[in-house]
This record gives sequence, C-alpha cells and structure tokens, in this order.
Amino acid sequence: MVQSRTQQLVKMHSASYLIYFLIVFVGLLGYLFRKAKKTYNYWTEHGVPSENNTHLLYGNLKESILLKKSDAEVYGEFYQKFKKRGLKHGGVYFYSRPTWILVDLDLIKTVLISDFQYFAAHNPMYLNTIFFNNLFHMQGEQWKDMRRKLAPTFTSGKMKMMFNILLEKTHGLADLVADMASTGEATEIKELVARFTTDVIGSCGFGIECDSLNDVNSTFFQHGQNIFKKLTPKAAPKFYKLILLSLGLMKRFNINLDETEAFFRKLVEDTVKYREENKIVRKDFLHLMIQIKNNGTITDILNDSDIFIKSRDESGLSMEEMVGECLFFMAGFETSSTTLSFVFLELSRNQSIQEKLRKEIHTVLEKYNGTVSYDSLQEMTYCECVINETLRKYPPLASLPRICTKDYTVPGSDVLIEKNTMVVIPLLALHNDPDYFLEPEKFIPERFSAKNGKIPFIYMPFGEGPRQCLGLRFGVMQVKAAIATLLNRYNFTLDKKTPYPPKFTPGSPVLSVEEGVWVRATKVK
Ligand code: HEM
Repeated sequence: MVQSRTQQLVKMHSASYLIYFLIVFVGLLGYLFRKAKKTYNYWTEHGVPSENNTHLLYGNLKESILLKKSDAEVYGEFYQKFKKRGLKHGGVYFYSRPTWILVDLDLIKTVLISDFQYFAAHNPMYLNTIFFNNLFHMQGEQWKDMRRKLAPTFTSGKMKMMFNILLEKTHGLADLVADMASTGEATEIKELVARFTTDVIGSCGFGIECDSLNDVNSTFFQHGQNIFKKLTPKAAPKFYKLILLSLGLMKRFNINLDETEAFFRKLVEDTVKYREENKIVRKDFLHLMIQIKNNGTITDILNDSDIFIKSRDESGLSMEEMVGECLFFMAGFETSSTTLSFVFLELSRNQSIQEKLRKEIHTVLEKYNGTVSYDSLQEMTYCECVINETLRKYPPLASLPRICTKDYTVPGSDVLIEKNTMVVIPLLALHNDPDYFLEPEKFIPERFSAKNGKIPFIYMPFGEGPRQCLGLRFGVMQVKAAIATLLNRYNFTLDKKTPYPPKFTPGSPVLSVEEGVWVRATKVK
C-alpha cells in the first residue's frame, strides 16, 4: 500500500516535470522562432534585396555549414542570383549574421578604395590565440602602424636579398620529384609542394632548417599542417551548437592549438635570443623583424650587425607581435602551395601549354648558364601568364572579406549598412563570370598577355586597396621559382585519380582540391 502511494507520487512528479519541460521547450521554440523572424527580417528592413530561402538555424549558408560545398561556391551562387535579378548587391545570412554581398564593379571599387575608411577591416576571427594576432586580423590604428612597419620587408630589394635561401629549397623539391620520376608512381603534388613552401617559411621566416622536404614527420611541418587541419572542420556543427550559433550566443570557432602555439612561440623566442646574443646575421624576414624591434623601422644600414644596437627605448615590435607575424607567414605559404598545386593540375591536363612554358624556361635559362636566378625569373613572362590564369580560375582566398567599420550609406541610395556587418566580395564568382572572361572554364594563359592585361576590380587574387596582400611579391617569386626548376627537367601528366573539374574542400579557409592533385613525372630529354 505504502509502496503504491510512493509510486503514485513518483508518477505525479514525473508528469509535472514533463509538463514543465514541455512548457520550457515550447517557450524556447517560440522565442527562437520570434527571434529568428526578427533577425531574418534585417535586410528587408534595411531596404537591401535578399535571398528568400532562409533556414531557421543556418541562415542562407546551409550547404557550406553542412560541409557540402565550399563557402566560395555558395557565395558565388548568390552572386549569380543577384546579378540575374539585375541587382548591384544583396543580403544573405551566415547563421543569423547579416552578410552583404557585392555584385556591381563600381560598388566593389568604392568599398575597396574610395570608401575604404568604412571597410577598413578583414572579417575578424574571434579566437583568442596568437595565430590571429597578425596584420591580416588587425584593425584601426594597430593595423596601420603594423602595416607601415612591415611593408618595407616585402620590397623587391628585400625579395632579391632572400632569393638564394628560397632557391636552395627548390633543389630539395627537385630531388623529391626525381624520386617520383624514377618510380613512375602517381604522387599527390599538394603535399609535396606544401613541404617545399614550409621549408621556405621555416628558413626565410623563422630562420631555421626544418627539413620538411626530407622528413614529412618533422615537428615543424606537422605543427604547420596542424594549424590548417584544425581550421578545416571535418564535420558539421552539432545541433545544440547550431542553436547557440544562430542565437548569436557562441563564437564561430573553438579550436585548441595550445601545443602548436607553444612550439612556435618557443622557436621564435629562442632564435631571436640566439641571434641577438651571438650577433648572427642571416638575410631573412626574422632579421628584418629584429631590426624593426630594435630600431622601430627598416633602414638601409651599412653594417648588418648594427641591427642589434637598440636605437630607441620602446620596442618597435614586441616578441608577441613577432611570433604572430611569423605564424601568419605560414598562412601566406599555404596560399602559395595551393597555387602551385592548381598550376600542376592545369599544366598536367594541358600538355601544349606545359610544352610552351617549358620552351620559354629553356630559352631564358640558356642565357643564364642553365641556372634559375632572380633575374632569369623576371624574364619568364609566359610563366607569369600561367600563374595569373591559375589564380583566376582558382583564387586561393576565394571570397574577399571585409567588415563595415562605421555606419555607411550606399552611394546613390538611402540604404544603410550598419557597423559590424560582414561584407563579401565573391572572388571565385567574379573570376569565373563569362561576362568578364570568355569561356571561363578554359585554361587560357594568353588572357594575361601584355596586350590583354588584367581587368581591375574583377581580377584580384591578391585583393585590392590598402589591405592588398603584402606578400604578393614573395608568393609569386616562390611559385615561379618552383615551376621553373621543375618544368626545366620534368614533364607532368595527370593521374586519373584526380577528378576534373576539381571538387573544392568544404570548410577549408583556402581553396583546395578535396581528393588531392595526383600527377606523374617523367624526365625531359
Ligand atoms: C599566391 C600566394 C598568395 C595569395 C593568392 C595571397 C592572397 C591574399 C589575399 C587575397 C589577401 C587579402 C587582401 C585583401 O583583403 O584585399 C592577402 C592578405 C595578406 N597576405 Fe597574402 N597571398 C599570398 C601569399 C602571401 C605570402 C607568401 C605572404 C607572406 C609572406 C602573405 C602575406 C599577407 C599578409 C600579411 C596579408 C594581410 C594584409 C593586410 O591585411 O594588410 N601572402 N593575401
């Protein structure tokens, strides 16, 4: 009797808990629904034409959030839809976050150049790690000051100064391709060139020999790869995360890079200390950064070891800033290896273009005793066309990001773009728009011959305006050096494992081929 009374009480409590739970659940759903309705009315309220198909949790980027397509492809689809509707711009929602997509070229130019002061920042990452403490992610006065300090490290004179360090690494790359040619096996070229660009950054940026080309398990290479692996999600976010994200209660990323961060921090600190204590001069980025640290700026000095004499009390570059910048160079090198992998994808498919390029390389190198040098690369104009055409079809940073940094009225209208709105310039779509590039799916390097030139504000693989890529010269130099070294001696063909057209990896911060680029190499006579 007592027991059944207890049972009755338990049942009553369970029923009332269930009712409470249902009330809370329905209340939460109602709140979510009302909030979503208000949120997703944002663009209509601001008079900006928007995309109709808005999902309660994902906004308009469902396919990219669920890792079915890359962000760049999804933004590209919106670009095409808005353009077909005759619109100059349009609004979408990334989760619940209003995102403004630009279509019209004059508007793009205005945002990037004339009204830059309203769009002076890149899309900020929320991670509180040193990986995001760099020029790309800085804003306001901090960005201006850092850009002014770092810009002199990327002049053509400084590129020439570092060229020999870079050239040495191309020899290691050529050795690996020699092995590839001797076995005749298909090899994934992105991994190979990533080892090359990692050795270049190790040597030019961090001032160490990390030997990724010989040892794929080298700690430096593995930590470097770790950054990009962690930034490329392998699975779509869990349901509860989606709710928190769509309510704006959670930041986008939550990754743990503590170990990798500690590794690179120690590396930079130890190297700087060693160089300062032993007055070691090495012609690389770190050397230039030590000069900024001690002298506040880069000046031409007679004696290289004078950079160790402090000419001011306040440090021109803190150790934390040095580590942050070195680490961002890593990202710069990822864009270069991506470019190289697409170069080899297209050259392997287009044998006549590869042959024409090889002819140019042989002709130029004949004048330079068969050696690749800084000056010989300047004469390889067709090589430059091949790189430009690759960057057209496959811009590594395939959507240019901006953030509206103060309320902005779109010229000729009363549309207000509010501070903190995300802005996207859909580069992949612009570069593949048939209105601007005839038969855009075809790989035609001649589009960039001297008489054709580049179309401003449509073709912008390095971005445009005051935030344009600072490492442009370095990126092109290392891509060109690798192409000239390898094509001089080897012919490349595409293995059937490589799908074409390539499928881009969803979630990847840089455009890349999901299945990899598999090629075979044979020695040329
Ligand atoms: C082919 C190779 C590369 C490509 C396609 C590329 C592309 C880009 C793009 C599109 C941007 C954004 C520009 C904008 O928002 O207008 C950028 C920014 C930047 N890149 Fe590169 N990049 C490459 C190589 C490099 C290298 C090798 C380095 C460094 C060694 C580098 C350093 C930077 C820096 C520091 C910024 C930030 C500039 C700022 O915000 O002021 N890049 N890059």
